[in-house]
Amino acid sequence: MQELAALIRAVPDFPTPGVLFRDVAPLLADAAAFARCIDALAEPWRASGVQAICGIEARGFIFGAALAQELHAGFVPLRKPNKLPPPVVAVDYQLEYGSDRLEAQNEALKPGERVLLVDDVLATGGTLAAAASLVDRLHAELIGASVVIELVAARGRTRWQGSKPLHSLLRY
Ligand SMILES: O=P(O)(O)OC[C@H]1O[C@H](OP(=O)(O)OP(=O)(O)O)[C@H](O)[C@@H]1O
Ligand SMILES: Nc1ncnc2[nH]cnc12
Repeated sequence: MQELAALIRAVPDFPTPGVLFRDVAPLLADAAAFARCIDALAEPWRASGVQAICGIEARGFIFGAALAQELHAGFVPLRKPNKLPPPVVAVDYQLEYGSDRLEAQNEALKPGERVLLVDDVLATGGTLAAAASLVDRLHAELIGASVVIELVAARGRTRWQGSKPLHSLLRY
């Protein structure tokens, strides 16, 4: 895991002053490291019977799609507003400043389908909580979530449903 951590670049004051941005681009560009990362993300879920991976726009698409291939599951994109053709379900959520919205297509998940959420970063947890409510709204079965990076100080884990596993590979 230390080799992966060495490939996450910390960028001060991006995208706004005071934010220490964790940039996964160097990790993605390294073929061996990216493969190790997907293998590590897959590990806890190999016997889970996961049927669909929901990846969150935009960086969650990269990890989520690769993980879906590794786990022989389908991939379902959860997108920012007005990107998906209707009909869609939408959930509004709070960011540190202002709010945002996530959408899924109505037919994207089947009722009872076993779903894993994937994103690159867990910060305040608002995004992952919104994604979990979309899965709920579509009557699919949420089995848990995996993120590459957990920013512990932002306390996103406190907003996560305690009964479902939430795995993170790297914690800062
Ligand atoms: O836990 P939270 O406080 O909700 O923050 C985590 C979210 O923030 C980032 O997304 P961003 O909105 O920057 O989108 P991007 O992937 O399109 O850059 C990151 O990729 C997570 O989705
Ligand atoms: N500090 C951070 N770095 C990268 N992505 C983020 N998403 C929310 N906070 C972030």
